[in-house]
Amino acid sequence: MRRKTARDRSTKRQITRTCSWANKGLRSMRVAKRESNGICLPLKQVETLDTQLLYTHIICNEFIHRGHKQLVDDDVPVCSCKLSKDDPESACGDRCLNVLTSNECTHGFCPCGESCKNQRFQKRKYIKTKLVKTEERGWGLLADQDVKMGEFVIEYCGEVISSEEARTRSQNYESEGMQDAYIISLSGSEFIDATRKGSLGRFINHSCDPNCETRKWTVLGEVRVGIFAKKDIKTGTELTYNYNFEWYGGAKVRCRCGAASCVGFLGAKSRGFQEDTYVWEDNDDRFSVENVPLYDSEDDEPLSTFFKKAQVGLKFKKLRGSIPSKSGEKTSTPHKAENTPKTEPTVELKLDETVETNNVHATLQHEVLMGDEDKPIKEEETDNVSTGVVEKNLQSEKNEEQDSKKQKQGVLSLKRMGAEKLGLFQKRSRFYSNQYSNSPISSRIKAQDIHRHILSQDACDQLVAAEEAEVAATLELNRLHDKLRPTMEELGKDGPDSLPMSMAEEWIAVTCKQMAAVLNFNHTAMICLARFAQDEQVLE
Ligand SMILES: C[S@@+](CC[C@H](N)C(=O)[O-])C[C@H]1O[C@@H](n2cnc3c(N)ncnc32)[C@H](O)[C@@H]1O
Repeated sequence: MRRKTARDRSTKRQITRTCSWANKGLRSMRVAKRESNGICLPLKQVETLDTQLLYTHIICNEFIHRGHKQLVDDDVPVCSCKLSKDDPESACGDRCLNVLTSNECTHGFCPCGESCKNQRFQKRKYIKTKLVKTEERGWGLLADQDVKMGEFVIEYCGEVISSEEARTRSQNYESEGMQDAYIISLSGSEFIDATRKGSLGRFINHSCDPNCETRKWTVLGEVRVGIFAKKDIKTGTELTYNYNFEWYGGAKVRCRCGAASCVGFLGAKSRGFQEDTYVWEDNDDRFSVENVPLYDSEDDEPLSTFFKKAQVGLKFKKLRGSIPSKSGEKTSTPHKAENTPKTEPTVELKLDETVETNNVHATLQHEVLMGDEDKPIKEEETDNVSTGVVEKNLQSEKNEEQDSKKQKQGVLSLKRMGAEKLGLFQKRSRFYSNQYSNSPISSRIKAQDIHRHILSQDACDQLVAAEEAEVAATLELNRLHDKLRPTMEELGKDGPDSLPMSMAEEWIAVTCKQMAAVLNFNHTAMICLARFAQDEQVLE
């Protein structure tokens, strides 16, 4: 790899990098076959590209129509993991309450400190990947290492835009003749557009029999989209996920995934597909469409399959060890989005040529527009592109600190009873921050905190049972949200309105159950505290 140019442009520096590859001199088109999900995908060897691809490489989402949410301390979800040397899973593994609810732990708040394994988006714990040119599907991304089922592959980054903007942009891209679509759904009302700015996740192609899937995680208060391995993946395999639901491709694109179960078109169940009015020209053999029937999403797959998360057994130890206390800290500094760009995005990755070799390599030309403050990239912030480290100017964090607003809701009676003074009021705990969950109680008490003040074993057992029931009901509700999310997103709703009756009923039943469990736990906790207060008075 060698640096090609480095030229200063007033405050901006532009660096062009070219990667050298073996077999670059090969002129003929060769087709290599490579195993992907058991399907043989043709990978093309080309000398020059007919299309030139230019986009700005970013390493975290950029918010176009609003700013990044500012998290105050009270809203930071804190798990109750307790670090144990003998149990690697103790440092925020599968049993971590944050992991179970698809929340990332927050640096500085996690009881496991630096050992916490649940900060993969924030630390950009991506797998190693390679960019290649495929024969019929444009660029694609290969795994450059063996990947285990469930492993985090990469984040899909781009510009976060509103639904209206997504619609407008999609139409504009189509009218500009863009053949590749990069808008995916983030929530019922927001989308991620990686067309002009994005991460390498934008190169992952669709397959009807994919080896990856998208999952939504809440990180520092914002929902983010990650690509996760659905199965074990061997190095050299093309990474794919099913675009259904997520994709906002306006045009009907014939699917070339080669899977036996191929449904024929990309994102056939997506909102964009259903709303589509655009058809590519017939002479464009990659996108030709004749009398495409609209896909009826109700005819097919069960709704839950796409977003299904690993089912996790609920096993919480009774009276978990207490969280190393940060009590006494009254700071409520808003949590900044990590690497929030100070200036406009600064890195451009320009791909203008590729040579596919037997080793499946691509030649990239990276144009890196550096910002004013060149800052070396930290290792953990590097996209693991096999073509070498793309030199980036990491967008420096905004230093601005906003005055915090205390957002304490609910459980006021507990506070009046002096629970907070007693250290019983659990701060910064939010176990169900799923985007569709709107629990009125943002701060929450925990059995373990009350337990040490209760003498009666019966009361303790009741309290723990109530807490377990509450956590179980919350998880059930979160799972249901995940199951219904594709339908809600298709309908552009964040709630059960317009859901088919059976789904709405299920929603209401599970929500009621969860609310009842929350109330029951709080009620039990209050009774315990009232008893405790009485005992104290008697003692006095
Ligand atoms: C998110 S981009 C993926 C990266 C893209 N191949 C590129 O070159 O930048 C989605 C676009 O890739 C192409 N694509 C992805 N999967 C495909 C598939 N299975 N069959 C045909 N085209 C596909 C379509 O043009 C689609 O609009």
